[in-house]
Amino acid sequence: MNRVGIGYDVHPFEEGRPLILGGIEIPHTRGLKGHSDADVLCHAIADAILGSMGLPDIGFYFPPTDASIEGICSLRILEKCAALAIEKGYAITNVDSTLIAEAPKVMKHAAAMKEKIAEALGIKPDEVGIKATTNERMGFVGREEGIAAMAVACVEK
Ligand SMILES: Nc1ccn([C@@H]2O[C@H](COP(=O)(O)O)[C@@H](O)[C@H]2O)c(=O)n1
Ligand SMILES: C[C@@]1(CO)OP(=O)(O)OP(=O)(O)OC[C@H]1O
Repeated sequence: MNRVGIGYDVHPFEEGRPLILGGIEIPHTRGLKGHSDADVLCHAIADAILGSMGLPDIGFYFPPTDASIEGICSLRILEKCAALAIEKGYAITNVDSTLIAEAPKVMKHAAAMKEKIAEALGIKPDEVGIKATTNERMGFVGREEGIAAMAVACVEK
């Protein structure tokens, strides 16, 4: 049995923080604001995997009110999703994602992000899709106020 899930996340930029996307630090003038490391890409992928199994979303397992997870590396969140998949008898077949960011350009970092995400999920790098687009200068992404990400995941029992 194959099942699919969808995930979406957005974080605003904040001065003085590193920009973490797909588990790696990407050189930029600002990072993203969040209770965690604000890795918007990992969060979208996590919700897609959780959704594919009919489980509650990321905030159920990692509440923003939990002081003990402040600054958590979002690869740990993906590891939890992979553990839940095993527990429920699913194998993660593949994930695909799109980053929506006016800046910085991220595709030159895609191979490194795929490696990190795949390692955390226990799948192969070519089972992780990462794409990027600008928002053609429209809306909050277009004004460089933040970065959004969307993802889908497929699991198999
Ligand atoms: N943050 C981004 C946005 C885009 N890219 C790459 O540029 C290509 C063109 O983007 P458009 O939004 O102008 O169509 C896109 O296909 C990506 O390869 C990027 O690396 N980082
Ligand atoms: C993982 C969490 C934990 O606070 O990260 P945040 O940085 O708050 O990010 P968000 O995508 O708003 O919600 C997910 C949260 O559960």
